Amino acid sequence: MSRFYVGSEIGQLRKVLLHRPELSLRRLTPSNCEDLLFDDVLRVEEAGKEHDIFAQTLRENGVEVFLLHEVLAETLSSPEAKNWVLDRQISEYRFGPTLSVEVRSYLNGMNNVELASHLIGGITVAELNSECPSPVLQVMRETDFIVDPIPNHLFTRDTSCWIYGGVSVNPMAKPARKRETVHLRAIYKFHPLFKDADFEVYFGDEDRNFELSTLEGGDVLVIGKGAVLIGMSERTTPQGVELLARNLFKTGQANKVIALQLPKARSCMHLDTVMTHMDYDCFTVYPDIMRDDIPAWELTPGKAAGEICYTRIKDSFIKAIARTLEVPELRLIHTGGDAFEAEREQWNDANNVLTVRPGVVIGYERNVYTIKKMEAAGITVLPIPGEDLGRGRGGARCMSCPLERDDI
Ligand SMILES: NC(=O)NCCC[C@H](N)C(=O)O
Repeated sequence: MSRFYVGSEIGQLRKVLLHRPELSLRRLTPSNCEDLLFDDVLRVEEAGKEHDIFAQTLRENGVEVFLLHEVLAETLSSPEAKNWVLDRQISEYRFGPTLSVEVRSYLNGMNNVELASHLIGGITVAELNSECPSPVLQVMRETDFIVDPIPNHLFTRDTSCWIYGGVSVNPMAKPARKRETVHLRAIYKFHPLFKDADFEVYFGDEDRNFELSTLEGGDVLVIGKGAVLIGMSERTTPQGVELLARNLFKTGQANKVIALQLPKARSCMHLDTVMTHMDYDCFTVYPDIMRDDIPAWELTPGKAAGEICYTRIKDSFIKAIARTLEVPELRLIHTGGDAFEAEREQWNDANNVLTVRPGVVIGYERNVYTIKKMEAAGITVLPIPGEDLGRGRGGARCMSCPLERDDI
């Protein structure tokens, strides 16, 4: 049986889930890209080639790569899984009773590969090509989306995140990303790889409105030694952190959460856009945001079942991480160049590198100033192109969901 376990941020990476750019990205236009959380439209062929280089770099470094579109299509080959997904994605409350029947029957007519493509890539009025009398349809144009594309599936890091022996299937903060979670819930419930595997599901696997309890995997760093570092950012709320922590402690999978207060801004939408772990004692940070004095708390299990103890960190979160990792102090590699270069490179995900084993990271080659500093500190950087991939504001860490990684 397959093993799913993520013991750290930097131990040897063994299995990872990626998503190759596809139909949903072809449907990004200047008029819809902002709502879909992209800053620009991109050349999808080029982005695909860049992504292939990313996947190949991982394979060359001993990592087994799973692709979301394939895994979702395989999941949908179970009639039970297909119904489960369609019940949630094609509800009467989204489409109205008449159109929901029509859309569901259209999707039911597809094979599993096409179905996965359209669940992710969306459906236009022209594609549905229906005479259905639904009032919803009457007021739409041929190019309007009946089912919206969900291009941010590219960032597999955020929708679900593995933490030691379990996974959180995350209630996403932004409407444009909420439907992604249904796909991940289905995959972990029904796909043969996961169905009989032994792991915990900590949070998010419920049909409910999570209201203010949102959490995204880009904010979660499994720093090792039973600890988890979580950013309370534009996307992750204290409520989400508490609910996750309660189950991490209840299941005995983690014994400490360090929670950091981050600004609520797109440039640092997740913790991993301003800080990632590269070696035992070494992190890359964007110093403008990751200042020593940002408010931070330690959450630990209380004595009573379900109780959480909160301690405000008095010195600094940097020192708290060093204590947790049992190293004398952290080496911090700042985003490179002068203030202008650093801000430009942070925006282009210079800090968002993916560590494949201690001291070896994958990052966008364009971030030359930061790479130079990392290399001077003894980090090996495996460069990948990101001229098009980077336009959704995510780097190698954002575009990968580790399924298996060694402890440190
Ligand atoms: N962990 C990350 O920072 N993920 C990048 C997500 C980018 C995506 N366009 C978003 O806005 O959600």
